[in-house]
Amino acid sequence: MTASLRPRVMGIVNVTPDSFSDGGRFLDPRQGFEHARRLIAQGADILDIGGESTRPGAAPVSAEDEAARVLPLIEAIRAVSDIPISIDTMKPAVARAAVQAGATIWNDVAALRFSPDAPEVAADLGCEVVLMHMLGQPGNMQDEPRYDDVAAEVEAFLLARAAAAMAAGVAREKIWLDPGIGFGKTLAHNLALLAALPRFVALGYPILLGASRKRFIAGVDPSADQATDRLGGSLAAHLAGAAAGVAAVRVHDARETVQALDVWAAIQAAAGTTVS
Ligand SMILES: Nc1nc2ncc(COP(=O)(O)OP(=O)(O)O)nc2c(=O)[nH]1
Repeated sequence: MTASLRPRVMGIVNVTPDSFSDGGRFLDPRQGFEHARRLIAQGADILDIGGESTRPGAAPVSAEDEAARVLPLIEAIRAVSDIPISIDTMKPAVARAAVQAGATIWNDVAALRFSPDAPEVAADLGCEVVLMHMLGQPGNMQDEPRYDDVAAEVEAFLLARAAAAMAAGVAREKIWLDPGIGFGKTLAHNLALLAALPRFVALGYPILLGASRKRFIAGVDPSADQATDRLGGSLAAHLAGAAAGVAAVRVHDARETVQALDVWAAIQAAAGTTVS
């Protein structure tokens, strides 16, 4: 009822053996499909399908293997639902195959940097593109990350990547930006970026925020050493995103996030009303 007032919820389906919080649970296409249907039933507005873990130390996956993981699932979902699907990949070939199979968003944690032809492929596909900030590469991004001003540097990076995408022919209205929580950031960096979300929203691009189950939450609550013990912190970060005006949040726990955002939106809708 209040979906238009709140960020959209992007449900995560990691078809990988080694994702940090749910690795291996959905590697089997049937399990991935059941999880996708569960997320849709829980109110997810978008599904983000990923075939390669982006966490530090994750095993690299060939384009062929990554495509073999994600394409059957995208096709199966598209056969039963028209829900928007994003493909979480750094490889243009996988993005192209996924869009041909029915994905409508290319979610690239590398912001079209890791392949020389990525910006041109994104323009050719004509799909929406998420450009996310990552410091360096997944393998070394957490090796003592340093910034002079993390919010300013992430902003400059995102604007430069948006300019590169537009120079290659990607339409401005197709571009999303994402500060990349956990991708080459300390606890302090992540908290500073979350506090600076209004600054990113003010850039005039839809902002995607992915804080779900991430390690920074354990930095605030050391008892949450298991990724699945971080729902409260995930909801807190995504509510901060809603208050800042982000366009979507990327989550593992769709039902709880939808409920939290709907209550938040209902409170916003009640603001300024006189109730007798
Ligand atoms: N745009 C965007 N994409 C992302 N993809 C993966 C992860 C990492 O989370 P997860 O998919 O749960 O883990 P893994 O990469 O290990 O599969 N985080 C983001 C994010 O914050 N933003």
